[in-house]
Amino acid sequence: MLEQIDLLAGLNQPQRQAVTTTQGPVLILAGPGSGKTRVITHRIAYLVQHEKVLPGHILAVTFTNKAAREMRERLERLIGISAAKEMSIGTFHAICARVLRVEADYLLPLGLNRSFVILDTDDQVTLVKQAIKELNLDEKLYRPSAIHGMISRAKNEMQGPEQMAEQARKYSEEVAARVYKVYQKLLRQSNAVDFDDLLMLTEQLWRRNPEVLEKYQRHWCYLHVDEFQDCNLPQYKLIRLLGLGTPDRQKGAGNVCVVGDDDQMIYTWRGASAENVLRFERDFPATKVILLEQNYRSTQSILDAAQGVVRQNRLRKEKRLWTAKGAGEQVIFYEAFNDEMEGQFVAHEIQRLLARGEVKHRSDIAVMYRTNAQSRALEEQFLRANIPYKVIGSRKFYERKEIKDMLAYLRLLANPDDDLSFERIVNVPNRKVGPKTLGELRKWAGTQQCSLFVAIRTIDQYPGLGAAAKNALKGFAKLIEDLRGSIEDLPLPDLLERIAERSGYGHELRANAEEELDRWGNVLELKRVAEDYAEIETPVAIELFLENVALVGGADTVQTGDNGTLVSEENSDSVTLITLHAAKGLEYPVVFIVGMDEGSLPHSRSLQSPEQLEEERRLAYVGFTRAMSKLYLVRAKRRSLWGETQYTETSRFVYDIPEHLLKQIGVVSQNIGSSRMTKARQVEWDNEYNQDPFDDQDFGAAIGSGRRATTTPKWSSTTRPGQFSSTPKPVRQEERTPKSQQFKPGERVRHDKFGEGIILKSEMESGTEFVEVQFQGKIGKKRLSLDFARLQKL
Ligand SMILES: Nc1ncnc2c1ncn2[C@@H]1O[C@H](COP(=O)(O)OP(=O)(O)OP(=O)(O)O)[C@@H](O)[C@H]1O
Ligand SMILES: [Mg+2]
Repeated sequence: MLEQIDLLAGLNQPQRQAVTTTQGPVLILAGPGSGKTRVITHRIAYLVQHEKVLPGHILAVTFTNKAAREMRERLERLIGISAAKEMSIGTFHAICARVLRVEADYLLPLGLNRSFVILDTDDQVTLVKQAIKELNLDEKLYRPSAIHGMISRAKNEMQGPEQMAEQARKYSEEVAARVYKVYQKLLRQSNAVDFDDLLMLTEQLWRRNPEVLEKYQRHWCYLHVDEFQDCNLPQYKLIRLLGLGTPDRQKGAGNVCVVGDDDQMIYTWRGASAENVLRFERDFPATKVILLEQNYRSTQSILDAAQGVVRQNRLRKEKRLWTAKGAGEQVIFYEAFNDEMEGQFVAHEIQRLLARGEVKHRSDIAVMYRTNAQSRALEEQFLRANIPYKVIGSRKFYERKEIKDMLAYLRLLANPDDDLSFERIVNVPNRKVGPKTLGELRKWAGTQQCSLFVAIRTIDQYPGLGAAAKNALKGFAKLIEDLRGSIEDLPLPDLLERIAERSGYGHELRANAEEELDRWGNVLELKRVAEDYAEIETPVAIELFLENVALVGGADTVQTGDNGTLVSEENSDSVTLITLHAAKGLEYPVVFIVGMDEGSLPHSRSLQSPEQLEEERRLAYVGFTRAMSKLYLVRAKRRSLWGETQYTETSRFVYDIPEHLLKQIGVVSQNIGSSRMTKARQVEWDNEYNQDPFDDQDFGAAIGSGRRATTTPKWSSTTRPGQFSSTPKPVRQEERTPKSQQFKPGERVRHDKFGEGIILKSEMESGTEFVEVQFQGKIGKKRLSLDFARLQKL
C-alpha cells in the first residue's frame, strides 16, 4: 500500500489554493519557477487522493512528450504507478491522434480510415512539392518550404483552402491557397494527415458531433493544460470545447485548469497568441485567477538579470516575482575569440566546476543555444575533453542525416570504391534508383568483382536492368566523375558547396520547412568546419577533414533513439545540449547560453520585425530562467553565420542586464588602429578563477597570450561587456618588432606537447603570427600564437 504523501505540505498559500480549487475554471498566471507545473501535478494527485476522482477522468496536456513523461513519473511517485497509468497525459497532438483513431468512423467521409499515417515535416514538404508540380507552378518561384509554412499558418488559424483564398491579400497567398487545396487532396489520397490536421480534425469532430463531444466531456472531466501561453487557436478551441464541461453544467463552468506565463510565449510562429488569456476569461466567466509570486528555482541575481531583459518588451503585463534564495552569484559573461573557442571555454569550465566539486553531476549542467547547428562546435570540444553529453530534441551533429549524406559524397569522391557511401547517397536526393535497381547493380558488381561505382561503367552489358534504371545509374556516375574533376580546382569548402548544388541536395534541403531542424543550416555549419582546411591542397584537405570528423563523430558516439536522444546515455550522467525552445519548462543548477551575439540571439531573421524581436527577448528570458544557481552567457566575437565568417556584436540582451549583476571574465577585446576588427588579445582570470584548467597554457596560448601577460589591465566587475572595443587598452608595454611569417598551410610541424600536426592556416595579427594546426588524434585542431608556442618544422 502506498504511503500517503501530504500533497499540500510543500506548497505556499496561493499554490494550495490552486490545488484545492478543484471545481470550475482556474487560470494560473505566473512567472518562471513559481511552481505552475508542480501545482498541476499536485492538483492531479490531490483530485485522486482527496476527492476520490477516478484517475481515468483526468487529462493533462503538456507541451512536449518529455514533459509528459516527467509529469507521469512525478505522479507515479505521488499516488502510485497503477493510478498514474490510467490518466491521460500527453501533448495536444498525441491526445488528438488517440481520439481520431478511436473515432475513425467519423473520418471515413473525409477519405481517412483508422490506420491513417501522420506525416513528418519532411514528408509534408515533399507533398507540397508534388502539389506545386501538379499545378504546373515553378518550384523556384514558389519555394515548397515557404508555401508549406503559409499552409501551416492558415491551418493554425483554422482556415481551409477556400477561406485562405478569400483572405489572401497577396498573389503569393492566393497561390499558396491553391497549393493548399491540392496538398489536402494528396494527403487524403494517401490516407495521411499532417500535425496541424490532428488538431483541426479533432476540433471539427467535436464541434460537429455533440454526442461525441459529450462523451469526451464526461470522460475527461478534469482538464489541465501546462504552458497555456503557447497554445494556438485550434488548441485553444479544443480546450474550450472540452472545458465547457458536461451539458448539465452551467456554461463556461467546466473543471479546466490552465497555467501559463505570457512572458514565456515563444511559439507565435506556430500560432500562439497573447489573446488566449483574454479569450479564456471571456469564455469562462467563472474563472478563478490565481497569481503565484514566489520563485523557488533561481537566485535573485538570475531573476533580476532575466527581468532586465524581458522588461524591455512593450506588450506585457508586469508580474511580481521574488525568491527566498538570496542574491547568489553574478551572471558570468565570457567573450571567446571564435565559436570553436566558445565551445572550448564551455568544456573547460564544465571540467573546472566538476573538478572543484561546485557541481556534483554532469546532468546538473545544460548548454543552450538558439539553433541546432550551434551544437556542432560544442560537441567537438566535449568529445575532445571526454565530457559525456546528450543532445535533446535533435541528433548529435555528425549523426544528422544531412551531415552523414554530405560526408558520404565526400568519401565517395575521395574513394569511389567506398560502397557504403555509394549506397547511402546514390538516391539522395531521389534519382529513381530504388532498392531493386541497387540490388541488380550489386549482383553485377559481384560478377565483375568490382565496386558498385566501377560496375556502372559496364552496366550496359548487364541484361538484368532496364534502360531507365541504367540511365539513372549512369547519371549518378557522371555527377560523381564531374565532381571528382573539380577536386583539384576547388578549395574544400567550395567543393562541399558544389556537391550540394550539383547534386540537387542543397535545393532539397532548403525546401525543408521545419524551423527547429534547420537542415540546410547544418550543412552550412559543416562548410564552416571545412573553411579551416581551405588553404590546404584539396585532396589532403579531404583526408584531414574526414579524419577529424571520424574523430569527433565516430567511435564513441552512441546509438540514438527515435526521438533523437541517446538511448544508452539517457540514464548516464551527461551534460545536456538543448535549444532554447526545447528547454522551456526545464531547470538546471548550471546553465550556459552560448551565442549571445547579435544575429544568433536575437536571431538574424528577427531583426527586422519588432514583434519577432520581442519573441527573441522572451526566448532569452526562458533561457535565463532555466538556471537555478549559476548562469553563464557566452559569445564568440568571430562567428560564421550562414557559412561566412563575420565579426559579431554583443547581443543587445546582455546590455539589458543591470550592470551590477554581470561579471565579465576572459578575453579583452580591442580596436586595433583604424581597423574595425575586434580582436582577442589577452586572457586574464579573476583570482577565484586562478585554479583554472588552462594551466597547461593550451588555452591561453591558443588565444594569444595567456596568464603570463601580466600587464593585462584588470577590469572591475562593473565594466560593461563590449566596452573594450571602444576603449583600446595597451597590450604590451614593449614595442613589437614586426616579424615575418614562418609557416605555410600544409607544412608538417611538431609541438613539444601536442605532437605532430599539419599547419592549416597562418596569419599575422599586429606583428604576431598565429597558426592553426591540426594535431594527430584526440588533440585535434588548435590555434596557437607563435609568440608562445614553439613549433618545429618537420
Ligand atoms: N512550494 C514550493 N516549495 C519548494 N519548492 C517548490 C515549491 N513550488 C515549486 N517548487 C520547485 O520550484 C521549481 C520550479 O517549479 P516549476 O517547474 O513547477 O515552476 P514553473 O512555474 O512551472 O516554471 P516554468 O514557467 O519555467 O515552467 C521546481 O523545482 C519545483 O519543485
Ligand atoms: Mg512549468
